[in-house]
Amino acid sequence: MNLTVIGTGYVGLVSGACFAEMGNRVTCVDVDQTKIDGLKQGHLPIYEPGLETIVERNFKEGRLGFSTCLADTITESNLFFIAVGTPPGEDGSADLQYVLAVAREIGQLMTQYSVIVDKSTVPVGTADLVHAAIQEELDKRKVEIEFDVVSNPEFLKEGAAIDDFMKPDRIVVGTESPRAQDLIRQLYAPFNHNHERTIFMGVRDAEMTKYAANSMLATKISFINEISNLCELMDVDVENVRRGIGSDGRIGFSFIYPGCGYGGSCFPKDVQALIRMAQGVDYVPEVLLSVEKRNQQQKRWFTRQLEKRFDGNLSGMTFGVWGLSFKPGTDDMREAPAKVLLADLLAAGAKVLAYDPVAMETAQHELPAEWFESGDVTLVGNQYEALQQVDGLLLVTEWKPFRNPDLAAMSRTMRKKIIFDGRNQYEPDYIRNEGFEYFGVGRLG
Ligand SMILES: NC(=O)c1ccc[n+]([C@@H]2O[C@H](COP(=O)([O-])OP(=O)(O)OC[C@H]3O[C@@H](n4cnc5c(N)ncnc54)[C@H](O)[C@@H]3O)[C@@H](O)[C@H]2O)c1
Ligand SMILES: O=c1ccn([C@@H]2O[C@H](COP(=O)(O)OP(=O)(O)O[C@H]3O[C@H](CO)[C@@H](O)[C@H](O)[C@H]3O)[C@@H](O)[C@H]2O)c(=O)[nH]1
Repeated sequence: MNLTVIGTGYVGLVSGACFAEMGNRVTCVDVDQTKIDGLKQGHLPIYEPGLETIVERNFKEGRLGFSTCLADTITESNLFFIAVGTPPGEDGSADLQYVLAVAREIGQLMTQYSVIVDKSTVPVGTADLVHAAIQEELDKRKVEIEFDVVSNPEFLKEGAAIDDFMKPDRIVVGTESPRAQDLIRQLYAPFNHNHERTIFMGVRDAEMTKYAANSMLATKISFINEISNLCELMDVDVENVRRGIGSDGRIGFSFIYPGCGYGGSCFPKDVQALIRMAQGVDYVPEVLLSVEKRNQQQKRWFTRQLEKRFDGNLSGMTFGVWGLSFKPGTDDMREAPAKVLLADLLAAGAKVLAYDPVAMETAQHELPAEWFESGDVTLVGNQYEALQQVDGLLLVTEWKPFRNPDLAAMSRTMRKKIIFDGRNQYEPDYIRNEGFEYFGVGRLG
């Protein structure tokens, strides 16, 4: 099949590459000339394990192409995937300007029956807006062309995106059109080879499914974080509680790891967007409001622990920070807890030596330049360099090389042997036996 994916970010590039890997001819379109030029020369704009190989292979074999111009692909394709960003607007609702701009462009160029698939995460009712925008452009051109707008939300996780896309738990497709359904069924057939994974439903149902899924996962995290805070106050080890409840099949072990809050480009923005959707229909989403509030507070876990340990005075201190990306396996720092931590430390007069295995370049661009110019934040070349004469280690992101560190080497360089473990990676007794003070999330102090 011939298809066009518009938006070449985490979702667009992964989807495009994986569809090409299944034998389709795919053109990935993006307005960002630098991204497209780079991709044509084999440079990926993002870090995503396994993606480079698939992109390289399919590009070489002619199944995957890149362009900044939708007009180039329009005659060959009748299947368009919209995978542009839907960032939060000022009030937290999803900003649809990029989605609707793409819809209008498709309407201006379309020449034959087409299926336009919303892969971006969009509020309930967006398919109608996309439909209207396309129709408006067709009317301006005074042409009559049939088309369908389908909702096909994406559930991939960064850091595991290829696997998630190739072996999805489910493929949600929202459409009322049998013709569009047939086309999408054919496209996804190779992903259903092992067993049927596609769930067809109404367009609005599919749009809501995406927000409900992310909000459910965010709720699990905020719930366990709430329990961890109680554990800290009540002399209970949350890690035992986690194991105790996770073994109940109805609860499960996934997404109940306590920590210093959830980040990324999805959970924070999608919970907020669902809150705005609820408010739009005069409903007060009490659970979602609390999930969001708990997470904002949880991102301050380090700050609270540091203030307690150092009697509220961090001025003149230096801390080593391990991990800047919002989770391991990605260079993405959108809504990363590390950003909140660094801002708090600097506001309190402390300095930071920071290291991340892949997000150093992102950090250089995304953190305020004055933090580096003032010398308050220094990005260093490896994890142990971040521990030279520091008053504590702050583990923010659980990258694998941080999991079993060289404690002897750390002992030699740290001014104060204290570990604040924001992801509960270490066994408190083991760390303490090695002569360190240890603080974990919801762990016995
Ligand atoms: N990142 C994830 O893990 C993930 C997973 C599932 C769903 N989603 C959703 O998918 C959507 C995309 O997310 P992302 O993280 O891939 O975004 P991203 O910011 O990484 O990429 C979006 C891309 O769209 C391009 N773009 C913007 N306007 C354009 C236009 N008019 N024409 C062509 N290209 C245009 C941008 O230049 C950018 O490269 C969002 O709605 C997001 O919520 C993201
Ligand atoms: O038990 C857990 C699990 C995750 N997290 C945090 O939650 C955030 C999000 O993690 P994860 O869900 O693994 O990454 P994302 O790439 O943001 O993926 C989520 O958001 C995507 C975008 O919508 C969806 O497609 C995915 O299904 C959904 O998992 C990260 O900060 C994690 O550290 C926890 O604190 N505890």
